[in-house]
Amino acid sequence: MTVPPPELRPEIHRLRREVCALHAELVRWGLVTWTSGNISARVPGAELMVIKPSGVSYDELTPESMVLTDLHGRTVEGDHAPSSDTDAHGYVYRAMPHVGGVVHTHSPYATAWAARGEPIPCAITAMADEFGADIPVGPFALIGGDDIGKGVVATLSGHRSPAVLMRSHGVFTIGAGPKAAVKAAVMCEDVARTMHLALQHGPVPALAPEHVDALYDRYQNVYGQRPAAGRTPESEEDS
Ligand SMILES: O=C(CO)[C@@H](O)[C@H](O)COP(=O)(O)O
Repeated sequence: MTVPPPELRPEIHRLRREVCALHAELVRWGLVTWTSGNISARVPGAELMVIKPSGVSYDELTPESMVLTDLHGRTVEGDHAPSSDTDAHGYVYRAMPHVGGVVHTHSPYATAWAARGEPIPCAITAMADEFGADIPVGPFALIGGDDIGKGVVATLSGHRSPAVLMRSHGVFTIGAGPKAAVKAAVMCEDVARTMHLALQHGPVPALAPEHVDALYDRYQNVYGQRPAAGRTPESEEDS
């Protein structure tokens, strides 16, 4: 078992609070039903992650109930069994060093696209901004081992989209940190709903590739508040 070094204690404590609090965002944005989604965060500088306990109601989650595991899903600290998707999250962290947060939901519109096995076409500016492409479909995989993680990594490697629709299952998103992965999950459901509504009335034209590129570049590099004097890149990275 990996014993976290004492110098990581403050960061683990902070991540327990952050991951716990972010689960309320899944509820707030209507992305989960009962206990059907989970969030994790990598512990920077260690082969560890903080993840939700399995099957515990969102309103009963506490920072202390978050589970610290290694990146193979083995519990390091915690009184609860970790999420059913722990192996999948760990596989993503092992394969994608730039990822610091992973989210899984069964948000209804996006999961309807996953049930059809159909990518969400990039046809609105909000999609180009956040995803820079169609939101892709990943393979079906049984819940438990790391097959879901393999599907997430295979689909998102080299892809701009931080979201994948795992076939017949639901959404997995990645981010530099857990807040960015939650944002991608919120935006994924939003564009899934909009595209669903648009398609009720006939075909929807895709955006031109050059427009997708321009929109993605602006949103990723210009939009919002940029680091400035007195604000460090670290304070910006998870927004
Ligand atoms: O997709 C599934 C099961 O269908 C899981 O992701 C659960 O919906 C959430 O599991 P826990 O994180 O509570 O174990």
